[in-house]
Parts: sequence; C-alpha cells; structure tokens
Amino acid sequence: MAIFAFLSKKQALRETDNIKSAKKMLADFLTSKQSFVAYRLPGESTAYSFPVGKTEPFNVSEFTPSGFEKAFIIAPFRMSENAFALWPVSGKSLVEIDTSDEIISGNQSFRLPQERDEVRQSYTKSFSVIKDALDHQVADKVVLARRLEVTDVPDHILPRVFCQLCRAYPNAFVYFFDHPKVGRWMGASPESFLEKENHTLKTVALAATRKSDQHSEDWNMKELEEQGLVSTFVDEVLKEYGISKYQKNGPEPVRAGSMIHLKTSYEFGAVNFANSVGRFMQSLHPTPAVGGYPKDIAIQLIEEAEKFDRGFYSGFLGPVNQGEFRFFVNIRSMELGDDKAVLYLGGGITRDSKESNEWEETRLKARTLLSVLHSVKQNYCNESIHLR
Ligand SMILES: C=C(O[C@@H]1C=C(C(=O)O)C=C[C@H]1O)C(=O)O
Repeated sequence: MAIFAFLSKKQALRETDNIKSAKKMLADFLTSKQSFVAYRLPGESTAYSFPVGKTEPFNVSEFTPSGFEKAFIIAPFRMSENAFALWPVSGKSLVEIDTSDEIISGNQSFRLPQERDEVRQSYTKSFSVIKDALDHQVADKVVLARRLEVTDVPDHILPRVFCQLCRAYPNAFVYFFDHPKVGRWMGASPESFLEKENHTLKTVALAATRKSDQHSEDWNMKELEEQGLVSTFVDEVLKEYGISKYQKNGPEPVRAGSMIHLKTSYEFGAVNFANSVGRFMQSLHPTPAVGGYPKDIAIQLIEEAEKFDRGFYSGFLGPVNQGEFRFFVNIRSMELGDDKAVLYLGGGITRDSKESNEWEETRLKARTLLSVLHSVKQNYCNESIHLR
C-alpha cells in the first residue's frame, strides 16, 4: 500500500482496479479517430466505455439478446431504416471509466439565448400543419420536433461535457458515441424504451412536461390525455402479443432535470417473448411519447410537418449484456460534428395545445444539454454558447 501513499484515494483505486479517467480515455479516442461508445446507466455511479470493432446493420425485428451479446444497439426513429450493433474490438471488453474528476461550477446562472425569428416562424408553420390535422380528427396526438444548432463546440470539450452530464443527471441514461457509419451523438435520456432484467421486461409510458417549480398544481386534462394516450398504446401492443397479466403503476410525476413528466411503469414476463422480442420492439417503437397516436398516421404527419430527418433522435439505444438489455429512448440528445452541436427537441401536440406553450416547452427541454454545454464552455473556453 505504501507505494500509493502519494496518490489520492481515487488515483490509488484507479491504479489497483484499473479504472480509467473518462476524460482521458474519450479524449484519446477522439484524437486517434477511434470509434467508441461510452455510457452510464441511470442511478449507477460507474460509467463504461469501449473501442468499437465489429459493426453490423440489422433490422430491429431480428433482435434477440443472445444474437447481440455484448453489443451496444443504436436504432433510428424510422423503422424502415437499419439499426446498428456495435461490438468492442475483439479481445477488449468494457472498461470502467471515472467521470468524477471533472467537477466544475454549477449552471444555475444559465439563461437560454433568444432564437432567430426564422427559427420561431418555421416552428409556427410546422405546428399549424399538425394542429390542422388534429382539428380534423386525423389523429389524436403528434409529437413535433425541431432542431437547435449551437456553434463553436470544439472536440476537446466533449469528454468534459459527457462527465458533466453524468454528474448533473444521475437518473438519466447518459451516453456518447462516435462511429463513421452512425455519427457522433451525446445525450442524457430520462426515458426507458424496453429493459430486460432477470426474466422480466419493463417499459414506461412517459409524457407531459412541466417546469419542476410548477409541480404543486394538479395535472390538467390536456396533460393527462397526452400521457394517457401513451399508456393506451402500450396496453394495446401488450394485448396484441397476448400479454394479459402485467403490472402497471402510475401515472406518477417524475423529475428530469428542470422538468417533471408523468410516468406509468409496466412490468411483464419475458418468457412470453422467446424469439419475438425484436418484433415486439418493432411494434412498440415509436410509442406516442415520441411519435403519436395512431402510430402510422402520426409518423406520416411528422414527415410532412418536420423539414428534416430525425436520424437517431427519438430512436432507442443501449447495451446488451449476459442475455439482458437496457434500451432508452434517444431524447435530450444532440448530434455532434464540424465544431457544432445540433439539439433535437420535441413535444406532444394534442387538440388542446397552444403554440406558444409548446414552443416554450421545446426551449425548456433544450436546457438539459445547453446548461451543461454552457458551464463547460464558460470554465474551459471562457465564453458562452452561441446559437445559430
Ligand atoms: C420528445 C421529447 O420528449 C418526450 C415528450 C414529452 C412531452 O411531450 O411532454 C415528455 C417526455 C418525452 O416522452 C423530447 O424531449 O424531445
């Protein structure tokens, strides 16, 4: 033990247990252009990373835990496009990484800059396409998303942003990956898609958004309906797969950063899905939390109203390990590259939605990542963030 006398406890631990500094490992991957994955599961103190070797495109319906052992799965919003499985370089396994050495001052002072008129007007246009369809009873709910571009985001701050996201959002699924076929993305998702633990499958119906300082009032009809449609959809998919016995709890309020959502939790036996878990995922995705209700009509309306490709935003992603898996909905996320970050921000629109409230909701959601980007930039570049 004496040889560690001059090291801090954390450093000594790193020497003995082979825990690497997240900041250093991710910086090395970025400078050497090595594809990688890094993630931290909700509620856990340990984060993991690995250099990516074998990569395989696949159709979500083909997914089985045994066929994708040790892979990290990344599925897009559109089920007509391929998902990707990323495995560690052969002979390498997951490395525990320490994200705690990156403690910087908080982000309380963060104020979201105003956005350009064109951005605001374009949202208004897309909103009216959706609202018209809802008013004509074409659908009951559609999730409308927009993009927000942040300039001057240099590569060297990204490992620090990842560490800071882990610290700021202990209950989120925090991830960061870079791969030539999939792109470079980072996020802090509050929403589980589907998880298998022991012999149980778990999912949630998460929707409706309030500022966390507004939670004392009762949830109104519009919010209850918006979340209720996600629950109705999950119930319908379970029924379609012949699952009649399941545990359902909620809805109850849950905190996600500076927001509160309503969540209903579901648990059911995995035995019902011997080889059909991939097909089940294909039926479940996208839930009306990120798509809409009815599903196919909502997807068509999204294509019509949003003038961009969602890519991996509002798809799902996560690790497969020892026959179990933890998949999360890819929200509160950003696509990185060329010295910029593009945030994707969505919100559920129903017939009772007001455009200005929905716009503000997307700005509230932007805070999750922007407040962290801002504090890292302030501390290491001595400047604030710039929106395009
Ligand atoms: C679509 C997003 O979030 C989803 C939409 C919500 C809403 O409409 O209130 C709430 C939580 C998420 O299920 C997003 O953050 O981009």
